Amino acid sequence: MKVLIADRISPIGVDLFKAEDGFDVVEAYGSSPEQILDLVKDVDAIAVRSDTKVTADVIAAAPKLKVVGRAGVGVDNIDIEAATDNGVIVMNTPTGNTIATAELTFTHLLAGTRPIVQACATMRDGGWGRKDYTGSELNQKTLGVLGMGRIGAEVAKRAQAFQMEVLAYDPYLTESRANNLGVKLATLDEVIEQADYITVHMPLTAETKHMLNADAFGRMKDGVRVFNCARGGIIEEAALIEALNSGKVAAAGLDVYEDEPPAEDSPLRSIKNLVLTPHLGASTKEAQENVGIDVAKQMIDTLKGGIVINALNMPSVDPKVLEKLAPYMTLGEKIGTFSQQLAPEGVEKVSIRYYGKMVELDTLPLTNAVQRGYLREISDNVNNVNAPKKIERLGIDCEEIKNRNHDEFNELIEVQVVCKGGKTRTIAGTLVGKNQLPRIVLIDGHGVEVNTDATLLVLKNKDVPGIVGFIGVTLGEDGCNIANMSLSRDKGEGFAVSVFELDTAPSEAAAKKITDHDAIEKYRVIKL
Ligand SMILES: NC(=O)C1=CN([C@@H]2O[C@H](COP(=O)(O)OP(=O)(O)OC[C@H]3O[C@@H](n4cnc5c(N)ncnc54)[C@H](O)[C@@H]3O)[C@@H](O)[C@H]2O)C=CC1
Ligand SMILES: O=C(O)C(=O)COP(=O)(O)O
Repeated sequence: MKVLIADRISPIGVDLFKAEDGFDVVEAYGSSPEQILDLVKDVDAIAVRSDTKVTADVIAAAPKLKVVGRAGVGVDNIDIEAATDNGVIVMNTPTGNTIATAELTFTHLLAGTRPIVQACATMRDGGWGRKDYTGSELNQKTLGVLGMGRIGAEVAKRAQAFQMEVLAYDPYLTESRANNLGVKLATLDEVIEQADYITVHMPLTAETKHMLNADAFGRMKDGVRVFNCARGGIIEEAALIEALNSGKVAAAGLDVYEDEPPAEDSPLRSIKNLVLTPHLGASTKEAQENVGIDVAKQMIDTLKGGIVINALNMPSVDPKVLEKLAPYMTLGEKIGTFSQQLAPEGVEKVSIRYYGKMVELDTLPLTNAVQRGYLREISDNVNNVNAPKKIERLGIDCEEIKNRNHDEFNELIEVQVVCKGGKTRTIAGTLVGKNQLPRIVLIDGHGVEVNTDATLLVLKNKDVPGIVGFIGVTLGEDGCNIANMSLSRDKGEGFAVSVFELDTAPSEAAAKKITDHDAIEKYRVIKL
């Protein structure tokens, strides 16, 4: 396993990689985008912070890449869509730098209240300036927090200790969580109009981009103070500069910028009542050790085929649950590939149904297994990460249905493929015996019992005498050994579904002979 450590992560984390047998660790900090393209060509994993950009080009240049680990929270430097398309797991370490960032935010709040940064600069210049640096107090002021997640909540706790009232705007925050935190849920407008201090703690998304813009500043209290230690772009920089210059905003603090680093001649750098830090939120010894250790452990587990946690583009599953699910996943994958081969064209919908006590388990990995199986014969490099997206790209609507009971079976995984015009094909399977062996038990509702590790010849034929003999002779002459067979007669319609388990697929000549037979309606060879 070759691991590229592209940004400076804690040596404790790097040592964890180095301690693994068979791991080759390359440390290359501050590489240019061109150097990164070259460095990744044979790597299995890349560990980054926020400096290295893992673009679609980087992912395309790394054919062996399995995982990108972010020692930190924000993954805006990683092209998750390109990673997902290529089956590459993207993971972050969401908790290790929460306190560090909350404390830096609070430092900014204090520095925006008592102008110690500016006063210190005067002292360094030989001045004294006592009359120039009268501050304000946090006590009894209202702090508006936009984004009450991990960091927002820690900032709120610290604000409460300073006797501030906290208003929170976060559409995903529940009333009970707000009550537990002792904060008041508010609308965005209420925060904008009522807060003395506003701090943002959200990811940068289409919704949060420029959430604080000229219009928002216009509606804020005169003398408001604003802070951004989350992501550049949540506050519109041009509007902030304007609001600071006009005196609408009394003071502000930024740790993050629309462009990082901001231009050397950026007007931000010369505004007196604006305190700037160079993206230092996570830069404490403690936070770096936390995220360095977390990212190394998570990536090592993933590379060694163990549990995957904190992945942003695939579900994390408890290893104990995974152990229980393993036989069902084998079955699901086989049913998935069977269903695709049975109805290879014009598919509009794949309906995956679970029956019996398995519905109590987390079925997401099962659905993933069915999808992986479905794509096996028609797509390259399929894994749990990219399977759902690949199916979506084929224009196939995938649904999951759970039902506690089935008329015939205690437990069943059934995949129904709906084709253009509403025609459906259905395959179902279950686990048999104490060894939980996977078996296909229904084909289009016809009862069969078929192993899942064979090549299958599936026929729909008129229920007339001599068919089994004819198939046996034809396959025998073709050198095709029959390991097992299963017949299901539908007397009402006069048809039978016959399934032959074969050691090898029939030749074209044998296939022609069989399909030419008057009584054979449908012929399919399925590779499980
Ligand atoms: N300056 C630095 O060095 C660091 C910056 N960060 C950044 O801080 C931010 C927050 O991090 P965490 O608290 O760990 O994340 P989190 O995921 O725990 O919290 C984010 C919160 O934002 C809320 N949110 C999402 N969209 C929203 C919207 N449209 N309006 C209002 N709220 C919305 C979510 O519901 C969530 O509660 C992230 O952008 C992260 O990248 C994190 C660590 C270090
Ligand atoms: O964790 C985050 O989101 C951060 O912004 C920290 O970035 P860094 O690891 O210090 O480059």
